[in-house]
Amino acid sequence: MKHPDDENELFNRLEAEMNADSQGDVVDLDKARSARADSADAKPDRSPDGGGNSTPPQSTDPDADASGNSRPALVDLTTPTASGPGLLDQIKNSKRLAIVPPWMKSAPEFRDAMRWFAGHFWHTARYHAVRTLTTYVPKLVIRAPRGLITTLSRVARWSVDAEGDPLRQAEARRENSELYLKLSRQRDRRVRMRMLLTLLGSLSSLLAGLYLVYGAGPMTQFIAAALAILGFGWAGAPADAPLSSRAVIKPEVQKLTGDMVVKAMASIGIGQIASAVAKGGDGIKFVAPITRDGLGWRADIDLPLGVTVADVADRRSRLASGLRRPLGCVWPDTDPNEHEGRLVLWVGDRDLSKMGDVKWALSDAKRHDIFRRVPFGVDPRGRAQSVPMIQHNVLVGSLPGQGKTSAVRVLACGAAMDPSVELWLHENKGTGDLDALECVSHRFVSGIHDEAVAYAAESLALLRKEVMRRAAAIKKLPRDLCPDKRITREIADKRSLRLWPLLAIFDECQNLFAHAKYGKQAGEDAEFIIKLGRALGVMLVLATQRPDKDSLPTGISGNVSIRFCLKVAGQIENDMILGTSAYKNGVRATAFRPEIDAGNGYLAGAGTMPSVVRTAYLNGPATAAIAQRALALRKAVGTLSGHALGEASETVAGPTYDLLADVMAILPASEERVWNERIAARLEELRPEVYRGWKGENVTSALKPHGIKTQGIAGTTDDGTRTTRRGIVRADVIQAIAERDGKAGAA
Ligand SMILES: Nc1ncnc2c1ncn2[C@@H]1O[C@H](COP(=O)(O)OP(=O)(O)OP(=O)(O)O)[C@@H](O)[C@H]1O
Repeated sequence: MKHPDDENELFNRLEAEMNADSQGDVVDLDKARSARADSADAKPDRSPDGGGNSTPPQSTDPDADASGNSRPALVDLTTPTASGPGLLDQIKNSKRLAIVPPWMKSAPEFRDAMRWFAGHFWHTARYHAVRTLTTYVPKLVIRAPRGLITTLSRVARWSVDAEGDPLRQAEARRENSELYLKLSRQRDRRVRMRMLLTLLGSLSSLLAGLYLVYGAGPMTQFIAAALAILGFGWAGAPADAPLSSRAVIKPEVQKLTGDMVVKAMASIGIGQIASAVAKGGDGIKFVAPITRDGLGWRADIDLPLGVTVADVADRRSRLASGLRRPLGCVWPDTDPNEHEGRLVLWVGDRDLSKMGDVKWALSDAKRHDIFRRVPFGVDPRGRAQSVPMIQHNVLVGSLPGQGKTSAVRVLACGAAMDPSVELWLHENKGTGDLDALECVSHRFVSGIHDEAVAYAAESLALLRKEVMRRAAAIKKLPRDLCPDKRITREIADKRSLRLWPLLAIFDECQNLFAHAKYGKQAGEDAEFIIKLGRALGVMLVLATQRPDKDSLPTGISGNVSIRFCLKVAGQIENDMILGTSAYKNGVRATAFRPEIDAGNGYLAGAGTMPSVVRTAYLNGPATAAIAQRALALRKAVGTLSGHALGEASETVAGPTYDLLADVMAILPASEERVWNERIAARLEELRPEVYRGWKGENVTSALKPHGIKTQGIAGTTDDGTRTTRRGIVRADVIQAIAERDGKAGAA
């Protein structure tokens, strides 16, 4: 295995220089350079000694000399030149390792480590405390007689210098009489002294024993007896049966070695590596020793020429198999400061999905400043990951049940902890996942029904207006107060300007953007807000379980700045969330496993490179506790507003219409049963500003909430063909109107 080191490189350089000095027929560098320049220009070499009359320079490119004969063009010089960084430059450019480990410099990571230590020792203390009386003391009592015998026999052996016996015997066998006599004399001296000490010791023990039996008080007797029993019990412990068992058992994690990595890399199906290993080489080059990094091992590797990190990421499961580790432990990554072929392979001690619930860094915080990054989760190496919110929009996507709402909840709680942030929450799934935060929301809706979707669409229309108001307001601000024409903490805190941060969340936004009636306009509004709202303190967080072009307009997916993609099914969904070419570049959320990897996703835009993050998890009670803290904060500074104060929401002025009344208007009494496609066409004619683009299925879904079911209806097409299509019965519309009006009257 070849590991680079500076000495080797220096040695190679010196050796090359010495070789150059010893060669009489070196290439003239100036000529060589001009030859190379000529060759690079692809012009014929006009110099009579273009190639030199000595050692022909080695080249792979053919070129023509003056005589027109083909000869290799000069590309590589046989001697080292002054080009390339010198040794000093290399030393200057070398990476300095952190003096203080990063976890000690980061307050949350340091706190985490200390908390772990305290927890570990507290657990150990309790474990042994419970066993002291139930296990350890009985064991010592049982072992005490054996300990007494062992102690007496040890004293006896010591008194007669039994340990020197084998040596004396050996010398006697070798007939080394001189040494034997020396050892015997030494033994005699020792035995005399030890016998005397043993006698004195025995006498003192006897006196102490008599005193304890006849003269000492009961407490002293008890303590002495306890100490004797425990002491002899300790001495009587068999070597293979320790008194106590371990309070914690460390999982044995195999150390990652270079050989393991080479073998694994050779097995993933990359031709260059496999063939190099087959020929006895390594195929890959380690650029630094494999080291411990967080709770795992890190190997920095140069891949063969032409192989990229994406090629390896593509084969992550094979690599995990090659390393004999669970998939969730193996994380091939790029090094943002290096070339495309530099692989940082991190192999964790345990599967990321087995990390359990990650505690949110702000769980116990009193408040947060939205102008600082919101803690979001941890990466596989256990490093804290956060998301900048101000000047950003966030898109979250995944298959159902992979942790979108949980991720959104973390961001919503981060914003709620800053009392200056106005929260507009829309959860169009109707499961109440964000209900805990309703008490601090300026606008709030939870539901999948048309009214809830209409409310969310209305929010976007209002936000659009708000963005325009803010743009005008910020334009008027004095230059010294707002030099960059964007919201700052200082501006946000001037409440009279009404330019505080505004976070609008749209969970399950596919139900809004794909809505037959509100979807198109909502998509346009969202795109407008994403493009212009960033600098004006308006942030959108959109979460979808259906990332396709109908449910997520490309104007939105193309313009968001932060993307979080949990498990998705395929490349198209992956790139819709993480951006074009993400899949090609090895950023593949398809690799996450359904359910097992819930909460794990690729986070792009929050750092220099997309990285895997396991989000912090806030369950219902934890979210409620944070919401109550956020409520108290808002009450204290007087920023509670809108829905949270029970105020009726403002509405966007626009055309009002009544769908059922419109349907009745276009259905003559003579038509008892009508196809939905015909209703759609007539509605469009009646009110194009509302019904433009409607198809039969739009009519189906719009009438469904009113209890009007579609059914197969026989009819005749415009060209006279008899057929059956989906349609409604006029009487059902009359009944729906009657029921609605009856309810309204009752109320
Ligand atoms: N960060 C996490 N850590 C641990 N478990 C998580 C995490 N995020 C999600 N989960 C688990 O996944 C489950 C589903 O999460 P969540 O409701 O957020 O998914 P979703 O993608 O929003 O689902 P849907 O699309 O159906 O709304 C949670 O109940 C929880 O058990």
